[in-house]
Amino acid sequence: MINYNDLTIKFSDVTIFKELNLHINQHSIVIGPNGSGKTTLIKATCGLIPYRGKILVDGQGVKKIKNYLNLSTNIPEVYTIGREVKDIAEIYSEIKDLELDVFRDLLKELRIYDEVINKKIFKLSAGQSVIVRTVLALSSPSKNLLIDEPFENVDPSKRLIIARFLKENVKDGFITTHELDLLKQFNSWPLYIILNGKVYGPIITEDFLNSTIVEGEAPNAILTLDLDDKKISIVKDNGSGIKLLTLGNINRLYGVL
Ligand SMILES: Nc1ncnc2c1ncn2[C@@H]1O[C@H](COP(=O)(O)OP(=O)(O)OP(=O)(O)O)[C@@H](O)[C@H]1O
Repeated sequence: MINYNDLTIKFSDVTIFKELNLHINQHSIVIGPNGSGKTTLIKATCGLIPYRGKILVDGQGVKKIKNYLNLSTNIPEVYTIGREVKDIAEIYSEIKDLELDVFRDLLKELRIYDEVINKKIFKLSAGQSVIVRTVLALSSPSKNLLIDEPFENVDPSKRLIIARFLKENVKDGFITTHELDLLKQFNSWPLYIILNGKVYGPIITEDFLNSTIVEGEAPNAILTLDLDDKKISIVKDNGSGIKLLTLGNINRLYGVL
């Protein structure tokens, strides 16, 4: 369980979140347009960037704790402590109880173990890098996982395997993704939308995927989103509006908003 209480995050004079209050009680999906703050929220939760307010993971303030065992992530900054992939896994087995056999088995199932294990982490391709970092996070016994864009640059053949690992291992925390097709794999999970510094939701991912978008404040809306000068409602598909599933890629959602 992750609680954000009055969370404010600013970069110079740009405010990303202002006094945000959000409680994520179980494994969830977080979506939002480019630059909306998804990665920033993960980095703050991992203590990588400064913030005002409180972030509690299972009731524990994490600001000053190093190597908090109940939280793991696939954010790149966390994995710069070793040179080769095998060194990083070994360091994490010492400091975060990472299970080396789980790490090896997951990479083998994804058929990339031999090609990555002796490589320097910064020499991996974009797809190899996100897979290795996601598998590093999933191999730790942490209950709370914060997984940023786990499918980006990953081959279609491997995406469903990663989605299965995530479904099996992410007990608490959240996954961010832009992949509408893969959202279907998380049909029963709560989904939040980050837009213009606000976090909307949760709604059930399946309901979101079977919805349409209409302009204005619809009385039967599952969610109503505030844009700069107008309101947009997400409503259960009743034949009117733009069907979310026809958009193909979730980025198009933000194009029609
Ligand atoms: N270190 C930083 N210094 C200044 N601005 C930053 C910094 N990190 C992020 N930002 C800005 O904060 C905003 C949120 O960025 P963030 O990476 O969290 O977005 P995101 O929702 O993860 O986007 P994407 O979907 O493109 O990955 C962006 O406008 C970004 O330019």
